[in-house]
Amino acid sequence: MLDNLSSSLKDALKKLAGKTVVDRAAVDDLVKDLQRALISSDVNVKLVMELSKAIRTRSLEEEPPKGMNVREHVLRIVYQELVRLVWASTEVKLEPQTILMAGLQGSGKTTTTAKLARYFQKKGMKVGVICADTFRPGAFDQISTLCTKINVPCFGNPQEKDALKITREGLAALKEQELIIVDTQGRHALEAELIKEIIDLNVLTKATHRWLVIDAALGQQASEQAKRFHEAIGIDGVIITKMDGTAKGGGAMSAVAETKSGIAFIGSGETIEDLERFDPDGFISRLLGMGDLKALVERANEAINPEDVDVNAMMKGKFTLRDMYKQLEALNKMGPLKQIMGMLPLGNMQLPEGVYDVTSTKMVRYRIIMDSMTAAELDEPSLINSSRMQRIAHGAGATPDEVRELIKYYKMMQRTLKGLRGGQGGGKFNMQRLMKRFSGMQ
Ligand SMILES: Nc1nc2c(ncn2[C@@H]2O[C@H](COP(=O)(O)OP(=O)(O)OP(=O)(O)O)[C@@H](O)[C@H]2O)c(=O)[nH]1
Repeated sequence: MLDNLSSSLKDALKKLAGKTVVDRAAVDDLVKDLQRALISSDVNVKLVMELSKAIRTRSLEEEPPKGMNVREHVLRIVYQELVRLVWASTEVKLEPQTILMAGLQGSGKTTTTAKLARYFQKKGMKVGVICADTFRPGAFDQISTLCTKINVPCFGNPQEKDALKITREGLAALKEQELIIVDTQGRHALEAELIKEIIDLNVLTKATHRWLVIDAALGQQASEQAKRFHEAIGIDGVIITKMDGTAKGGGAMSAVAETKSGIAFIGSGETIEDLERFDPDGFISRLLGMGDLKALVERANEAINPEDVDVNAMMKGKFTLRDMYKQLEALNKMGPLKQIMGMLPLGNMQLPEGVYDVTSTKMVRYRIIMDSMTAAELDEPSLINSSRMQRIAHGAGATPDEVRELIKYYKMMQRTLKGLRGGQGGGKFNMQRLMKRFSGMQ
């Protein structure tokens, strides 16, 4: 699958290895390689352009998370953007529902219907299947044989040509079942009649989900199919079949983007058990031919733990030296302070230059000095008069000037926060959102 993608991406990433800053030329090269690989893997051109724009902008504008080199930074962005593309909220709930299956003939729709029945049955649900495929001779036999094997009731009538009639009767016959899956007719192409029928079936069944079954081997036509079905009934999930084969899968990715849905399941073989819930991490890692991507992303997230920052304390006015240290520590993990402050809605408010001046070496010094303070001093820094300052400096092996500097910094931060609280900057300050944005995981 997407073989080209994996090898050309690796080559492109090699160009970034050893670099200390993300340079435009290297990112452009990478994006070009990526575009070529995606397009030759049948991913829709428009989609490729959107994807590459996002990767280019983020790679150049976002600061690499602490401890992550340039190559990892860019790779993480490529990964996140690809995951974002295929992984929308295709939640699969174990509650009463009706699922309408859409897809062209040969996509694997009938087989997948049975696989889904099995999947939900194994989860403890009472499942029933309706065969509304009145077009393909043998469709009913095929699905009812599969259903018999797993002991799932299957309603259909090979003599009846009216799919709506069958479905209406089926819904009544299977009313004891909690979950009903309706297999619809496929045909070879998107005919107006097929579309009309599925619209009517959607209305009749009041389907909870409308899942589109797409063969992993399908190329550029996947986009078109997805678009038509989506316009007709609003596809809210895609199932890619035959992922066990050698297919590229790029077409299916385009289908997902077209329906703005996500991949719900993956078919990975011919037996009824061969259906897997889609795992975006595994999928993209396989797609790119690199195994450690999830770990990479997790590493970045670990560095940024919103819990570390007590937004409430910060905004409510209680801001002690301890709080300051915690904030600094958390912010420092996120990248240069200046950049973070630049993202705050400060409006025209000028921040003192010194706010940005806390390096990690200084933080270590601050920590040592703070360790020499009493609990009362940490909570109430205004207690620190000059004799206390002498004592603290002595205990920390620092000069009184260093202690003074720390207190000065604390006061400056406190004033800055008061300014923020006063709303001088306008707009809402949301640290969590800011952090999320910074970690690129919106
Ligand atoms: N290897 C493999 N084969 C699959 C998978 N899913 C379906 N198939 C095979 O694909 C072929 C077509 O599947 P069907 O379910 O009959 O096709 P369909 O889309 O329902 O066709 P219509 O009922 O005419 O719409 C069958 O031979 C299936 O066994 C899969 O995940 N892996």
